[in-house]
Amino acid sequence: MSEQELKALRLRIDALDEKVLELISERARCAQEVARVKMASLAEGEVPVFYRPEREAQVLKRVMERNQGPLGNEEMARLFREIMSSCLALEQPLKVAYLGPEGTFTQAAAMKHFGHAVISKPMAAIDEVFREVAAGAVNFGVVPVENSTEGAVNHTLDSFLEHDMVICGEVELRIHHHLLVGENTKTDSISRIYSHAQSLAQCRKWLDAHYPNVERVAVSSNAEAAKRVKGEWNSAAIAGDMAAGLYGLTRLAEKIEDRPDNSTRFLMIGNQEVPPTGDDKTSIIVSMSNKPGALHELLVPFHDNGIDLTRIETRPSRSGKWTYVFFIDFVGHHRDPLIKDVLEKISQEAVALKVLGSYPKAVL
Ligand SMILES: O=C(O)C(=O)C[C@]1(C(=O)O)C=C[C@@H](O)C=C1
Repeated sequence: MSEQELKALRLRIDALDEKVLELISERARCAQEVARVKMASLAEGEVPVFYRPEREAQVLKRVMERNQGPLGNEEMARLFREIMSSCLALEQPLKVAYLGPEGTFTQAAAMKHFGHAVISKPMAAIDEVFREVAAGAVNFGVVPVENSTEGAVNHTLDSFLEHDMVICGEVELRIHHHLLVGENTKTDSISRIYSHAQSLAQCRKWLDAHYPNVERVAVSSNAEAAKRVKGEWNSAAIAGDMAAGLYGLTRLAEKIEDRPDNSTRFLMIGNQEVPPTGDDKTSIIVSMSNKPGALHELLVPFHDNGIDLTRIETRPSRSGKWTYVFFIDFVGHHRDPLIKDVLEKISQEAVALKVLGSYPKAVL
C-alpha cells in the first residue's frame, strides 16, 4: 500500500470518527433527557429507576440483529454495551459489589454485564456481596452460581436462603485458566501451585500430567493466588487474564482447563423487579414435604405446560435435618399467564415457594 493511499484512508477514518463522536454525544444527551423524564414522572415518594435491564437487553439484541459486519455480533454488542454503560453513568453511576478481590472472573463478569462505567466494589466473600446489596450500600451484586465443569456454587445458593434478593440478570463467561509465574520465579523449581479450589479442579487432568508432584494449595480466589506468587520464587498460580494483567505475571502455559468449553454463569442480584422482554428466564426456590413422589409432583406442571427447565439443584433446607429445597430455573417470566398458572399449581403442593426473579436471558 502506498503512503498516499494510507493517508487518504486515515483521513476517511478521521472524518468517520468525528461523526461517531457526534452521534455518541447526541445519544448521551438523549439519555440525560430520559433521566429528566424519569424524574419528572415520579409519583410522590417514588424513587427513580434509571437502570433498566429489560431495555438494555432489547438495545443489544437489536444491534446484533442489524449488524452486517465486518465486526462480529458479539464485538459490536460489546461496544454498544460500553456506550450504554457510559450513558447510564450520566443518569446515575451504578454501584456494583462483586466477589473479589480485583482480578477475579466475577469482576470480569460484572464488567461484561454492566460495562466499565460503574463504581465497582470487591467483597471478600459471596455472603458479603449479598449483605452489601441488602444493606443498600450498592445497587447490585455479582456472584458466580454454576460452572459447566464443577457444577453449583453452593455458597451462592445457600445465601439465597438467607437473604431476600431479586435476581435481575445473568451472564456467562468462558473461563480460560493459565499457569502464571512472576519475574522472580525459577520455573524449573516450582514446588507449589496456588488457585481457588474450583479452578484447581477444573485443571486437574492438566496438573496431573504436567505437575503431578507439585503441592496444590487452595486459596480464597484466583486473584489471591496471583497476588501470592508475586512475592515467591518457587510458586505458580492458576488464574485468568485479568489477574495476570493486574499482578504483572507471565503465562507459562495458556488455556490449561481440562474442558475447552469451561464456562461459569453469574447472577446479578438486587432489589429491582425486571419487566418481561419476551425472552426471559425465572429462578425459584421450592421446598416440598418429605414424601414419596414430591419431586415428581413438582415437575409435572412444568412438563404439562411445555416449560423448558434449564436447571434444577438440590440443597439442604437448613430448617430441618434431611429436608431439602430445590432451586429451579426455567424459560419464561413470572408475569406470563402460563407461568403464573404453573407457579400457582406448584404452590398448592409446595411447603414454600419463592420467586427469586425473572430476568432477560443473557445477551452477551
Ligand atoms: O431507556 C432508558 O430507560 C435509559 O435510561 C437509556 C439507556 C440507554 O442508554 O439506552 C440507559 C440506561 C438504561 O439502563 C437503559 C437504557
